[in-house]
Amino acid sequence: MLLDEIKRMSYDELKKLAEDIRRRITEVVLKNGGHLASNLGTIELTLALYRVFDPREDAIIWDTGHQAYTHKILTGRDELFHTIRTFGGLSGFVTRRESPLDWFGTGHAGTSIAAGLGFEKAFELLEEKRHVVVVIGDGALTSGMALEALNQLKNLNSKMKIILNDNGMSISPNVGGLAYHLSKLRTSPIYLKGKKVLKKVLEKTEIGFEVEEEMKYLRDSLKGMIQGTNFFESLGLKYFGPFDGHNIELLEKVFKRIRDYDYSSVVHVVTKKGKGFTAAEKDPTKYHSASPSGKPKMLSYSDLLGHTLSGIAREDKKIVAITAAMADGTGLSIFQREHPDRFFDLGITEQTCVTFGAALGLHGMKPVVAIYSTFLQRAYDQIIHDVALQNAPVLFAIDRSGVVGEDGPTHHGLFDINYLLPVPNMKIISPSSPEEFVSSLYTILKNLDGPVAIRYPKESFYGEVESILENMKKVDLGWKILRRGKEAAIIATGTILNEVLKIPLDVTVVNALTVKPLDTTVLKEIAREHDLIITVEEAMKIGGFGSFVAQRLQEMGWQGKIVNLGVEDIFVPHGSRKELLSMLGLDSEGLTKTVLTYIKARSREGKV
Ligand SMILES: Cc1ncc(C[n+]2csc(CCOP(=O)(O)OP(=O)(O)O)c2C)c(N)n1
Ligand SMILES: CC(=O)[C@@H](O)[C@H](O)COP(=O)(O)O
Ligand SMILES: [Mg+2]
Repeated sequence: MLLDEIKRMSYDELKKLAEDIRRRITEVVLKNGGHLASNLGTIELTLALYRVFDPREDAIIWDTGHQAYTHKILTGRDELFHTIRTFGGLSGFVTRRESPLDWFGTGHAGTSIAAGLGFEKAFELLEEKRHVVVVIGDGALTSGMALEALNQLKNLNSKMKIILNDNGMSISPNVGGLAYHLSKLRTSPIYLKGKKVLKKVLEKTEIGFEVEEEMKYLRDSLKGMIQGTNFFESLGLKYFGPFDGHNIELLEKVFKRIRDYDYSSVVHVVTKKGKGFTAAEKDPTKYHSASPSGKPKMLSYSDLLGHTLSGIAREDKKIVAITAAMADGTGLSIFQREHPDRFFDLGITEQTCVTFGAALGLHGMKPVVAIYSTFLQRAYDQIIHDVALQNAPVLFAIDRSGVVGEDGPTHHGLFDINYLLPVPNMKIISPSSPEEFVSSLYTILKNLDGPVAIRYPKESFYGEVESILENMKKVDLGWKILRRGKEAAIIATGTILNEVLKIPLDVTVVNALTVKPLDTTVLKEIAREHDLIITVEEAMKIGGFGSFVAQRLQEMGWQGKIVNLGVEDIFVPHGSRKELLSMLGLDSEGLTKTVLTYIKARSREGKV
């Protein structure tokens, strides 16, 4: 395993290996897509870390897990690396399903320190001698979870080693007071002087920090003169750095030095996002989550959100837009450019974003909180307690609903219908086309008088923003019968409707633009005309739209058969959206087969 080999390598060999890995990651990611810039920044850091710590013995936790490609390559997945993010291939994130050396599965930001604390306590109670090391980015550190756990380290007598991988970037430039604090540490002339001192130290000695006097000089000067109060030290942790995160030799010495300290230490490592690939260094946001090269640039629902809100906000000065560190992904950067004073990036703080939105809404503004479906899971209590209970007018723009594709199970937006349905006051809108999406936004924002969620997928399409927006109009937020047939009625919600419309059978098709409230007028009409009703949704089946419809039909005393199609009780793996919809039987072919089976069974019973 490369893990053993790197321990025997000279620094020249290690440097060459780093370059080989860099080339390999770049080639594969440009083909498969993936988190290019973040991974190019962590190569040297990973090599140095694994010279000192060993994931076969020590719990090493990669926060968010999007920057751990070198970890994968070193831990036995070298040969499969070319399959990363493809259906059946390696995951783009850290996952226990893939390797026992992936200590803690990640995908969502900010979990690493809490998980590290848990492992540490387990080791202590089981009397196992292992180190716990966490690698966390400056962006992930802004999340509430990370900060909550950081606040517990001293309390739990932790010895955890936290490697703070600071590149000044979240997906966009990092924001907030902590980002400012880190930038002060990074850019201080004393830090630069400190770097020179370190270089001298390294020239003098094999073990580097053995020379306490210089070390003390460095530490004191950093602590007293630059930082004022050091944030980490004020929480009772020891802070070291900042260090050049691309200098393997230096990092190895630092890691050796802190390895056996019996207190928790933060090693501040400065890296360059996109390191070594000029395009990614210049535009790390674009290359944070790169699409495969050669893929034509199409329009997305996120782009439409940005353009639609921007347009409406020109007239309606009450509209404000909020993102949790996803300005680009959600399309809000388009809004930000035109209305910077009404745009808020609060870092990776989904909970804060929702509560911030609630208060804005309660005082007469029209907040649009744009968060990916999977990340909004973080803010469930805030949705209930701060928004819905107070009937606060907040529009949740829930991006990446349904199957997202290559990011896989940590990122699929398959739970939103299910977690929002039981919340009183909440309306849920699930458009089936770009045109319906923009018109729904327009209609909702005209009269936002309580919580509304609009969910839409990670789908691209050909089209012109201008022509879609030209046709934006007030719409009826209800259901529409699109087609009439005899054998069954299919009620579909969201863009999965487009698969349903391809079913070549004699069926009624209903477009359920609203998930909640149900359109009982149309439902009653369908129930009168049909004995077999099938619901289709790109969401978890248990507790979803279909169950909601079934419950209402039962309450109405309807005697027919209802079938709910959606995602069964599994975590959906990664792969292209097309492959996954086919695997789930939710593409037109799968749906046709299933619908036909039920029609035949019903006619055997002599019912249709
Ligand atoms: C809870 C949550 N919110 C948002 C995201 C989306 N996201 C993934 S990586 C990232 C930026 C992380 O920045 P940092 O930790 O500094 O890592 P870098 O990519 O800069 O190395 C964000 C916002 C996420 N994964 N989890
Ligand atoms: C690691 C992470 O959570 C994000 O980078 C996410 O992968 C972005 O997804 P999109 O590429 O769909 O914006
Ligand atoms: Mg960062």
